Amino acid sequence: MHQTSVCVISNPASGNNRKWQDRVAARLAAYGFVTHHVTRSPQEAAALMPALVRARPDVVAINGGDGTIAATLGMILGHWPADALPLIVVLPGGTANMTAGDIGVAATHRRALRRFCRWLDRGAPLAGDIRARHVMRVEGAADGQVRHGMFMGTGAIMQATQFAHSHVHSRGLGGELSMGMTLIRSVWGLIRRDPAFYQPTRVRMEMTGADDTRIRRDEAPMLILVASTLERLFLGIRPFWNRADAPVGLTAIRGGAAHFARAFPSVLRGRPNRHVTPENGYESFRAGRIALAFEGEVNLDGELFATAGPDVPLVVTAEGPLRFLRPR
Ligand SMILES: Nc1ncnc2c1ncn2[C@@H]1O[C@H](COP(=O)(O)OP(=O)(O)OP(=O)(O)O)[C@@H](O)[C@H]1O
Repeated sequence: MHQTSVCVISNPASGNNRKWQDRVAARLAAYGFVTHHVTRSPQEAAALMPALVRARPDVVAINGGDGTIAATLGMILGHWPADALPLIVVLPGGTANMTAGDIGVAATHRRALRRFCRWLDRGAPLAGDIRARHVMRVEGAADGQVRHGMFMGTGAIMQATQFAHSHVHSRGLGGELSMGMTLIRSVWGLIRRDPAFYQPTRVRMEMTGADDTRIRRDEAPMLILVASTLERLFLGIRPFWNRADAPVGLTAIRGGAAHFARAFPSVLRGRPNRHVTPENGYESFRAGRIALAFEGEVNLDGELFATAGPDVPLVVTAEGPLRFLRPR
């Protein structure tokens, strides 16, 4: 029987890993078919790729936060032949761990490691719950860097991020609980139009949707913009209700959107009620390419960066898909 080969890439600086790194390394060292690479920077991970491609492991497990997972997936897509991509396993080694909530082994690091080791004990079978997801490639940032991500947000997402950094993560809270607390506080601020949370940004949008359809929206004040290749964000939130056949979901809520308090809960569930209409300021799209022209900041899987201004759109395209294994 073919012995599955598994490569684990750990970012020791990601939230949960800072506590567990030694224990993880000791556990993984017990398996002869597992190679464990601890990368201290994206550059170290990138330098590892050529040798990894040559070794052709069946599975690459990424043990890190959302930023590490997306960056490493981008490297894998950039180095591996498209027809021989490895299966991916995601371990929630970070702080927020939104990606792991959708396609990872488990929501908590401890449970994920236990399940992962049980799967290794069984010889790492390649069958099971496998989910395909694309990875977003994001170009057009002020610093000229190309980035990869699975969740991107702007508008009120930036005010929510600031709140999370100063009031939630600073208290040592992470995971779905921290995102839930941030969400509740932000929605309260948005309902009351508290300027600390309610700051629409003017955005122009152009997309290529399913069957190459072109979608355009003139510059308008946007309250919330979220784009993702994940299906579920956290706590069961799935704010994408367009079912067209294209890899990236984009939901846009305009500044001044009507009946916000009654509409928003149904937006979060991805089951729009009668208030959630384009006329009222709520739209959900699916696209293969999205260009967003605006001046401001973006949160991509927890990393913040500035756009290059209203004349240079931020361009999101999709790479992949990759297949994610969730051992039971
Ligand atoms: N393969 C890698 N190895 C080491 N560092 C990496 C790798 N990929 C990305 N990074 C760096 O890791 C940082 C992001 O950390 P990460 O998102 O994993 O942790 P976190 O902030 O604790 O978690 P979360 O995003 O879940 O809240 C960024 O500075 C990024 O440049």
